[in-house]
Amino acid sequence: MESVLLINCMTVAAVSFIVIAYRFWMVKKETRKLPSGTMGFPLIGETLEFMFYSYTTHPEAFMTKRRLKYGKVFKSHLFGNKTIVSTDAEINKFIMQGDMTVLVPDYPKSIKELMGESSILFTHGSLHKKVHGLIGSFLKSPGLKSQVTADMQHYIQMSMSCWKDDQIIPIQDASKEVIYKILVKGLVGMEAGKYMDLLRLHFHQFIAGLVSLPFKIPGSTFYKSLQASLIFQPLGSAGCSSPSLGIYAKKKLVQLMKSIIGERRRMRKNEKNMVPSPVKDMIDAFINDGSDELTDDHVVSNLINLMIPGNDSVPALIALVVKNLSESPLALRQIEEENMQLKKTKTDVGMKLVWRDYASLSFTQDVITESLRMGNIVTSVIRKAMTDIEIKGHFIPKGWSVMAYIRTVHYDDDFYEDPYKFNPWRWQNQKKDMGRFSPFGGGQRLCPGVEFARLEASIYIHHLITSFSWVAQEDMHVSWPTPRMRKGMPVKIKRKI
Ligand code: HEM
Repeated sequence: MESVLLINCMTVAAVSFIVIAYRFWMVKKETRKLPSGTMGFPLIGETLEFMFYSYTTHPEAFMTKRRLKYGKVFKSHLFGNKTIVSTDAEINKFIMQGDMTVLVPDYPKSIKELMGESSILFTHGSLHKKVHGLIGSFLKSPGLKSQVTADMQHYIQMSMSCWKDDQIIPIQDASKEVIYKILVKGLVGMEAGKYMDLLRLHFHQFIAGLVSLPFKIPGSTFYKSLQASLIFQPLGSAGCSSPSLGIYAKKKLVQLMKSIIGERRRMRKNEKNMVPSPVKDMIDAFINDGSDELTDDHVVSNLINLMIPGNDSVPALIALVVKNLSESPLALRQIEEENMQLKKTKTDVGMKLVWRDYASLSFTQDVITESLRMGNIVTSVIRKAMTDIEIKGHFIPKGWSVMAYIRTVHYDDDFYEDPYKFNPWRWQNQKKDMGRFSPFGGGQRLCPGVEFARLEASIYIHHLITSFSWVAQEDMHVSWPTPRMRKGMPVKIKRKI
């Protein structure tokens, strides 16, 4: 009896020792060179405070508070993940350019669940390289730029021809109408019509849910978005016993996309010994790849994924430009002169503007660049450390998230004099260093839509500025749930004679 008791005591003591030693070692390991910071409340960490600031006009205040206390790199707990936050230009550059097998994309679970594993955001290695390359070359192709320029001019004229003097126009929403049509045509070759409208209806909830917290509470934004996203799965696997009419309609849309893809594949097969027809849209670009690596499901999923950044980001940029110009009469006058000059030399003598004309508007481009710096349509990029790493003396344990917070760098007075002042002239003959200026990210995941987005914004701004003067109504820029002007950037317009 005594020996049993002794063995028990010894076992308990040994296990306790191992547990204590292990915990001590773990704590020691994790705190070895971990940046300072606080992890907030259990489970939710500092997420609520982060979100609170994201609803304000100064979301970077969350970072500023900690940066002052702990330095440019600190630890936190955000969206369910232990996170190292960097507001340091050099470290951000390293995170964006670093080894893609060590630092892989990491988004809140809610986003992963909604977008699906086959999204370009979650693919790595050779498949990512292929998809990124195909998207990038198509979006940069002169053929697409010419098509976008011609179509945008047409749609903008249609839209603006209805505007009446003294009418209040929410520029963000008005431009979204145009951008959406351009995008869907560019991606799937679909002209405006009921399917386009139907797809749009569901996107509203879908996008709102992308950045919401992963609470699957019926009625919550995330839950509704998840319901909407079920249509992106192959038919029959949605796992929804009584899909709503909307979900059913969206399934039809995916079906339609698949039938377009099928038709294109058949066409390409028939063209085997003929000169292939030119690439018309993103579907063509994907299926012309010639390999079997990209299945129809891959193509559909990536097309829909492309609609998400394509749909919201450019209207947000246009609205930011309008806001900034409204607050800077000098810049407004200069951009007006530049665009009027172009109009006079080309349109007024019956010549059509081509995409290179818009790219040649140097002050307009500087206004867009400065609006990107201040607006920060994407505030951060997030990666996950696949192994223990050290960056500039900061230890990042395996499994932790790493957030490169871009916005704070864009407002860093070490790099930008008077950073809260809209000053497009600062970009004249100025080289754009990737760590200090990265509204489109960088490295292998650099936004493939960078030129496309700038072109669309330039075209819209040209037509707005050369046809109308305006008085801006009060509005504010917010970053949550999507970056946008809260009221859609309303302006009271007057047609120029
Ligand atoms: C003002 C407009 C835009 C901004 C500020 C922007 C910003 C960004 C940023 C910062 C990233 C990098 C994310 C990361 O590193 O994890 C990114 C990626 C991406 N963007 Fe954009 N974007 C814009 C417009 C567009 C447009 C118009 C499209 C397509 C039509 C697009 C398609 C993509 C895609 C597919 C990726 C993922 C790239 C990858 O993971 O390899 N973006 N964007």
